[in-house]
Amino acid sequence: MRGGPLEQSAPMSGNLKIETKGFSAFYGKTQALRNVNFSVPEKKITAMIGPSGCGKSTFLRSLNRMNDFIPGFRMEGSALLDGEEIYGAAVNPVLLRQRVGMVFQKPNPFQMSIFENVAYGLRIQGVKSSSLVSDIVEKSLRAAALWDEVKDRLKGSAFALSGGQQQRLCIARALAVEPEVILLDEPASALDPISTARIEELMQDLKDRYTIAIVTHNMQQAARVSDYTAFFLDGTLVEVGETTKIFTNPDDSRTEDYITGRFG
Ligand SMILES: Nc1ncnc2c1ncn2[C@@H]1O[C@H](COP(=O)(O)OP(=O)(O)OP(=O)(O)O)[C@@H](O)[C@H]1O
Repeated sequence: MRGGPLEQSAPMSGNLKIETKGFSAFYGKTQALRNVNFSVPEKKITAMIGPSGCGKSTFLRSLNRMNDFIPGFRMEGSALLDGEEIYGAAVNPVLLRQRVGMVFQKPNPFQMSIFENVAYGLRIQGVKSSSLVSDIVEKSLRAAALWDEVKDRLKGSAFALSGGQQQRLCIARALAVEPEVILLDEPASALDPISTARIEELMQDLKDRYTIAIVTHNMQQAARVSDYTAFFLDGTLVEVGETTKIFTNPDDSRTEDYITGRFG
């Protein structure tokens, strides 16, 4: 490895929403992340790329403690949201996940109506006012660019939607609880090109209001949608910087080899 751990961090403009310092992650004896120092700038899109098994998803899932559900998972180091320890003893992971929402690779709507899928988080929060719930459901579906397609079938099953619509529904469900950060784990990899384009457009619409971090296998997608790109390899963060720089003039030869298709 070149340099000390702090050299992984690149200067990023604007406020930093999430920062990790010396962050390592383990599944039992397997170390999935090594000493990662990384910043996610506020209200920008940050993409994470790298070959299969390099730790991208582990890193993403560490940011809202989704890995807590995996037996044997443990972390070392520090991960901060607005300067506060994500893994602090006083942190309630349920509240954390409302602030840091997540959308998965495969659309995972619940077996309930379109309306109730989006209202789900509000019901859990105990929001009783039906007019408030309706307003937030509509607002969230509009923000997820799905309202016009579903407004006449809100009581219909979420499973009757297409894959791309289901994924936008999952984004609406994440938005309904007003997160500050949205983590997207290969959100378009199961979708056709038109649905993928809609998700990419949607990300551009959302970035004015939300901090977005996306894991993608698709380098063209990373280049199209993100402001910053991070390249992971073997559990380490090799390089992070402005997307245009990473794709045109990376500092590290391993980044160059990966983006030019020499491996991965
Ligand atoms: N639940 C788990 N239990 C044990 N090991 C795991 C688990 N999830 C991931 N790993 C291991 O951690 C390492 C990083 O995996 P991770 O899924 O984060 O990589 P990735 O870059 O997202 O890969 P991919 O692009 O294939 O999804 C790999 O060695 C993987 O085998």
